[in-house]
Amino acid sequence: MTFQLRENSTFRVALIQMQSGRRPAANIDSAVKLIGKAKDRGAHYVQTPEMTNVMESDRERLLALIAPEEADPGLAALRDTARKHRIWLHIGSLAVRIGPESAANRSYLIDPNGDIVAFYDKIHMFDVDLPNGESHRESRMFRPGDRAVVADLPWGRIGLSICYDLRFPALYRALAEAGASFIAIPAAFTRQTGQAHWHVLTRARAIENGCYVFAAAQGGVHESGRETFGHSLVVDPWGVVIAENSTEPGFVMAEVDPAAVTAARSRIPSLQHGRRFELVEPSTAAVHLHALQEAK
Ligand SMILES: O=C(O)CNC(=O)[C@H](CS)NC(=O)CCC(=O)C(=O)O
Repeated sequence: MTFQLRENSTFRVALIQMQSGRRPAANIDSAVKLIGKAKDRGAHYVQTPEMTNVMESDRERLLALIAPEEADPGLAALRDTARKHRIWLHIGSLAVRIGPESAANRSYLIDPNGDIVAFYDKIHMFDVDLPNGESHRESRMFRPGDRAVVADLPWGRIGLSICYDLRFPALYRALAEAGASFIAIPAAFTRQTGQAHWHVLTRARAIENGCYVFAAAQGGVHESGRETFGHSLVVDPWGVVIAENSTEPGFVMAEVDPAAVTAARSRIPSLQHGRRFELVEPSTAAVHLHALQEAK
């Protein structure tokens, strides 16, 4: 079956906020219930957060809990859910096994038939030591991706990313240049860094690319002991936050108008004004300065 392009019609986006624990079956069950509620409220596109299926920071325990995608019961249940509700379902990410000793942090875009139309492996790994003593070594858990991905929704193109990717603006510029009107940033930001940076960075990505940002988040204190920031957000292409959750599980909805993308980009055509420079390194600068000195 094909889907007619309805580039000019508005649609309803729902962001599912979760507090995923260590048991994949329970997490998927919570996600499926919230997706059903969002559907009842008229959602057409539903996004779940990063690590929808499990939040576990011990590598061995994580590997023991997850399956290859073709055998993952969570992925199968979510595909059924998309088909049952006839919605576009964007699984912000699942931990999936991609080898005997390796896993990917992978998001999936699923169409209303339950078919996977795109997947994306998180590119930038969150390997940090924060001032509060919290430290993360995501690269020990997951093999990073190296492909930026865009996919087509009936209402326009969407660019895929996950969480810490948010801090790498060149990725979003590439997605916008590839025709994205919408950018997905499902996340599990830490409480500390989220408080400091989450709103600024999501709004900046929306403004500088003239895109909607859809960012479903993990929030609250998880079974693993981790604490995440929550505040799932929809940001419009002018940088206005048009839907926002608190720190608790649930969902938020927003009406999204693709025409707002065109309007923002015609007001400020910065996408067309980019890359007009060459870099002047100190050695080159010295040559110019020398010429100036001689001239006086
Ligand atoms: O490990 C898991 O269980 C799930 N994955 C995550 O929570 C990921 C990697 S640790 N979190 C982030 O990327 C947070 C980024 C962030 O907080 C920032 O950029 O400030």
